[in-house]
Amino acid sequence: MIYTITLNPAIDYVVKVNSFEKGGINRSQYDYKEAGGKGINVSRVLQQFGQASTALGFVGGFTGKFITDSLTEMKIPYDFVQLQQDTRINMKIKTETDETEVNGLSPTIGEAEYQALLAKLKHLNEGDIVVLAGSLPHSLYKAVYREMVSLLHEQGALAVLDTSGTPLKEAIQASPAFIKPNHHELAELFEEEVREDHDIVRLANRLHQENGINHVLVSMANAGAIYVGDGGIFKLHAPKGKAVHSVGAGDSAVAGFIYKWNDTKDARKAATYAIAAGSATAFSKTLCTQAETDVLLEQVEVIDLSQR
Ligand SMILES: Nc1ncnc2c1ncn2[C@@H]1O[C@H](COP(=O)(O)OP(=O)(O)OP(=O)(O)O)[C@@H](O)[C@H]1O
Ligand SMILES: O=P(O)(O)OC[C@@]1(O)O[C@H](CO)[C@@H](O)[C@@H]1O
Repeated sequence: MIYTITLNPAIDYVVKVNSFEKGGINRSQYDYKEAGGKGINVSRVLQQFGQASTALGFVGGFTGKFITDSLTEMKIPYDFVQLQQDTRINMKIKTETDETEVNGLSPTIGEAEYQALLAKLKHLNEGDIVVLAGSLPHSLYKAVYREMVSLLHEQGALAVLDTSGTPLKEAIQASPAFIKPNHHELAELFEEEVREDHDIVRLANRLHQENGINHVLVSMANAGAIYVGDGGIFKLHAPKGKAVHSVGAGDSAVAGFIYKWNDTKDARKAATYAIAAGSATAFSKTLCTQAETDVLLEQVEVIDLSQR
């Protein structure tokens, strides 16, 4: 069974304006609200691929109800811990040329609520895949992902991680099976500048060799991604197209990787599907469908870097 954990979900309030005037009154051309947060997005894309998953994490208040209602409508199972405070709202302001994000403050998670989530994880076991994704609510300590990855591994479940900053630095000590930092997050992790592909390969290889992470997929937006792991070392060029809405492209890549990996246990196929899914999301108004992903699959160019 696949589970996603979103400790800090959000309603994504997407607003399209003609041009954004700082300090002025901006009126939207169109806007819409979606159940968001990285783990929830992974569940949504997996659902598009016909792959069931259960969404876990914390939700609260009227915003939390919006999220559970949306998931019910999408037929995505969930088992959240309920909070007193409201789930945050993240605003994504789009113009023709750029995207500005204002992500809301997280609600407070108490110790009892955190323990209630851990109790749910204790039921997971051998063969389960668990995706831990997104930022941490401010009230949780920075090592919670590390603690969760260790717990999951003790139970024989496979942990997938997509986060950044100190939570990532902590959690890689527990050797998650798959991580998907983007190149900025990789640079921040090692406190190094990442300019060339060989910088990425070297740092991703350290994560693979020294931290025992089986699969490291470093995404680079329109430049695609570099994969280093059990399946070798290769660069994946992203399909070309017009970026319409790139929020969730990274989550779609995570979902694409897990979906194909689960089916084939072939890292190259999984990474290729990941890039097609990420690009399909970037090219559409919301998260990708399977048909949109499949159309792009042949356009992902894979170049072997292991001999260089
Ligand atoms: N402009 C784009 N054109 C083509 N593909 C894109 C574009 N932006 C993103 N992608 C695809 O999505 C994948 C993930 O994108 P990115 O590296 O931006 O992830 P991310 O930083 O985690 O994104 P986010 O936080 O917005 O979800 C890329 O590897 C690529 O395949
Ligand atoms: O603040 P975080 O947890 O880092 O990211 C949250 C978020 O930006 O990530 C998703 C896109 O990846 C959105 O649905 C959501 O609003």
